[in-house]
Amino acid sequence: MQFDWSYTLGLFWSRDFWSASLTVVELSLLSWLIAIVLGFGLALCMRSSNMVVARAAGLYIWLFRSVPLLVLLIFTYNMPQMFPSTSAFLSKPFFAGLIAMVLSETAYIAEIHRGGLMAVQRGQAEAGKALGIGAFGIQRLIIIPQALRVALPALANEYISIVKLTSLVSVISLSEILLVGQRMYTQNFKVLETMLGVTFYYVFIVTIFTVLLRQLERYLDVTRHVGEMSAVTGDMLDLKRWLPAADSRRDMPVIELKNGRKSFGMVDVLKDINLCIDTGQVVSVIGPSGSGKSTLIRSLNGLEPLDHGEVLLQGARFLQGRRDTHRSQERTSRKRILDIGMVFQSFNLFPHKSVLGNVMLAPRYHGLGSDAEIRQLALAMLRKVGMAAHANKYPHQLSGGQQQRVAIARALAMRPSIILFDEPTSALDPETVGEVLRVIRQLAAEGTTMVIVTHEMQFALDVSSRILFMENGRVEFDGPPDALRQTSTRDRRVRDFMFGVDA
Ligand SMILES: Nc1ncnc2c1ncn2[C@@H]1O[C@H](COP(=O)(O)OP(=O)(O)OP(=O)(O)O)[C@@H](O)[C@H]1O
Repeated sequence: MQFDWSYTLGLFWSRDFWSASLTVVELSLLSWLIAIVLGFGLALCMRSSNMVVARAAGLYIWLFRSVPLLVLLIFTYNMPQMFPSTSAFLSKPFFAGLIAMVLSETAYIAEIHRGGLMAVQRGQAEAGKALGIGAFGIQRLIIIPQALRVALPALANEYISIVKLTSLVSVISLSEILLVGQRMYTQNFKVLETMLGVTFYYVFIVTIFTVLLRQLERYLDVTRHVGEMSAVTGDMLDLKRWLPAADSRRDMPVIELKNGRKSFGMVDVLKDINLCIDTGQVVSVIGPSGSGKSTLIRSLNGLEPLDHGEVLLQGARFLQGRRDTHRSQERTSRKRILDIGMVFQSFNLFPHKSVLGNVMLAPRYHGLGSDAEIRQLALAMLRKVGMAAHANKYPHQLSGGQQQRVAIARALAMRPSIILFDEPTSALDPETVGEVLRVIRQLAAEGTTMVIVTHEMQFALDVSSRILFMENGRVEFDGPPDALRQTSTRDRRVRDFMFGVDA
């Protein structure tokens, strides 16, 4: 029997095939999009600290990845036999197919999302928290855009699989491409010719969507965005409107830690620490590695919850030790974190946002002004750290020192009463350390209240009004730099540390 080319070519104009192709696109797109949304929820459940929620999500994924789609389709389509009330919906092949596909794909896509979420660094959520952004806002503005970007190639691949899986829906009599082909060749026996037509329609759909999804990937890939140096224009902003409340409250300490205690397992990292920082003070925290410096500074804004003790901000209780209070009490004070800026060792800039976007994110979230005002504020802060010309660039286009300067501008944009620096130069190349220290020096000269955990001994001695020397979770020295110099001649531990660091 001769291969009938003219019949095959005629199939490309077949109304039935084009209509079936539309069904395939609708079914696959709907299944994919619904499974992306549900799968994301499932992935978040998998990462939940609530064991019941995490286990339930794990069980779902295990079950629906184990059951073949064909079985699930037959099950769903015949469900009205067991539950007649579902017949209005499930007796329609399209909806039965959609539900079966969504149930199955949600399990696969949840695992793709979990990979995406794992790829987002922990510091991203911490940076959001330090900017006073709520849990939902952190997911929406920071985590989800990054996780989706990581997951997109795998999600696109999954879409292609779904297109092909729709052929299984023929088993419940949905007129998709394969079923249309089967109906034709059972009448005319032109099996190969018809299957070639069927192949064409699948290849056509897959090709179109491969191209579209590639375009989307390119569009979302910030590493392809080349932000130009910008000539920064705009009116100079009157920053007075954004000045922190602290300026009018010089009479009381900006922040106080009372009887702060914290353990990690059996190790006591903070041992009954008391600390009181006044407006305008620059306090450097020094000490050997593992002495508790970072834990101390992170406990001041609640990134590391205290076990016991309390933190007062502008004289009012801000945080209480976990073991001294109920969680609900802690939550009420979250918004006040806005009064505390934080700069991290690893910058924690948001990679999916431009430099300007990084600085504008928190003021915008907190509704500090109109978009134009916030833009001016952000540019003013970038100008302050010498980064305004880089406003349109993305973090991956900047050196470490430049990224840290943007991180400082981001903290400044919330006009906090105090800024915490957690080893701001430790992750930098030696040649870029100086540019960051210069900015901190300038802030100190302007009277900004700061606490700086640092290993830069000379810088700490030069810039600080007070130095804390920590060892084994205790503050062993608290005084001005000159007093520390004198102590180092008497106290062997301080001398060893200072010489060790300098060496
Ligand atoms: N999340 C954590 N889980 C368990 N142990 C931790 C955690 N964070 C810190 N530690 C431990 O607490 C102790 C103090 O750590 P911390 O980072 O505060 O010290 P540090 O003085 O800042 O040290 P470095 O100068 O090396 O950064 C260390 O023994 C550290 O291993």
